[in-house]
Amino acid sequence: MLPLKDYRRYGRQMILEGFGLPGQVKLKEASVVVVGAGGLGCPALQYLAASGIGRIGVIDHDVVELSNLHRQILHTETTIGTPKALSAAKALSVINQQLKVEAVVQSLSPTNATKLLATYDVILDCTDNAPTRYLLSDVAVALKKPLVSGAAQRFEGQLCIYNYGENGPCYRCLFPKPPAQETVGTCEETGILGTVTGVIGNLQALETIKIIVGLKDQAPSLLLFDALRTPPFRSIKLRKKKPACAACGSGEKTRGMIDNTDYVQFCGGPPANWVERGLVPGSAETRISTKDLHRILATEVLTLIDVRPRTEYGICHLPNSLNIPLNELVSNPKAAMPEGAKDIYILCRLGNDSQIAADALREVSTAPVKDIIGGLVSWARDVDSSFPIY
Ligand SMILES: Nc1ncnc2c1ncn2[C@@H]1O[C@H](COP(=O)(O)OP(=O)(O)OP(=O)(O)O)[C@@H](O)[C@H]1O
Repeated sequence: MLPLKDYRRYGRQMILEGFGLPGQVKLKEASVVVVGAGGLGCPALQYLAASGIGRIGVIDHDVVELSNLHRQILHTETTIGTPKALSAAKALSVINQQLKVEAVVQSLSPTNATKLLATYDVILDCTDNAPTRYLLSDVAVALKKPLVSGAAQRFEGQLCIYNYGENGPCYRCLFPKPPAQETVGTCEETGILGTVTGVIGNLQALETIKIIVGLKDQAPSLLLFDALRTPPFRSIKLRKKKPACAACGSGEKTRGMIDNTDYVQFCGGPPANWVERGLVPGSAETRISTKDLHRILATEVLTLIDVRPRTEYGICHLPNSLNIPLNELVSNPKAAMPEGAKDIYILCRLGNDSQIAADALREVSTAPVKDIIGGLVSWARDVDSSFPIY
């Protein structure tokens, strides 16, 4: 049934009750696809490859960056600048030469998703944005495949298996409407402890293996992880799928829904870092670039407020800037107003929070308030490349 050396290689898991030779053969014959070769995708892929799964697809459009390496453990200093799908595929074939790896350097979209995912048995959502989560869920429903979904931010993570078994709910059953834009953020904005993505990505691999081998029960649940709590895990029982769900309640119509949905718009419009990407031009009266700020700082006295959290300000900040974290400023803008401020300039990391802060201060300030486009990341890119923003 298996080559002799596989008995030695996988023997420690094959002797497990309920696993056995049939379990290992099922893994060998199985195929899984991991969308996102980032913080969650890397540990998930690493364990899946080692477990003896026969075929693994890796889909990611992005390239490896230095700031990925603390958590995206398949990538290395030598693969910086390489597409993540290729970097991951190379690392996986070193882990297991028997594995068939298929790397796709593309962004998953409504036009390519069904085709790219159709030939795999299990789909893993290791991405970091709401539009892709809804898209993956809808495609999993249309293709009738289980979706092992992970999420992680700061010290916390979540794990849920959608569309599994007879009546398992899909992502839309739980979240018919996307969360408000301002309540979600990427790891780039909120921070992430590398080992937290390790925990969740590893659990995604574990649940995938259980599904393939036939060890997974059918009771739907949502696992919540908070590294700073004791105990760190909590599990919430979920209801079965909703008959009124727009995706899994609509049977064969889900395919049509994928073609006709603008997932980005459904999730509230442009991506969170839209200012950075220059998608929304600012008005010259209320917003200035970092280059202009640099020029003004050389000749004028102004009030520069940095609204990042204290920890981030403590890592690096511009000289003479005041730190008033966004939540403090927004909860009481009057109290936050520096005395005698004439011209107020607001700065944050990427240029999003500074706009919220500037709006709040304008309500109480007689002095002009401007926010700085692109924040300190733009400062490091366009003004001072030695500024240590990460
Ligand atoms: N639609 C998509 N198609 C393919 N890959 C996607 C899609 N959406 C997100 N991803 C990938 O999912 C991965 C998520 O990884 P992670 O959450 O660690 O964030 P990151 O983008 O690598 O890092 P950071 O937020 O720090 O810049 C990324 O590599 C990203 O390119």
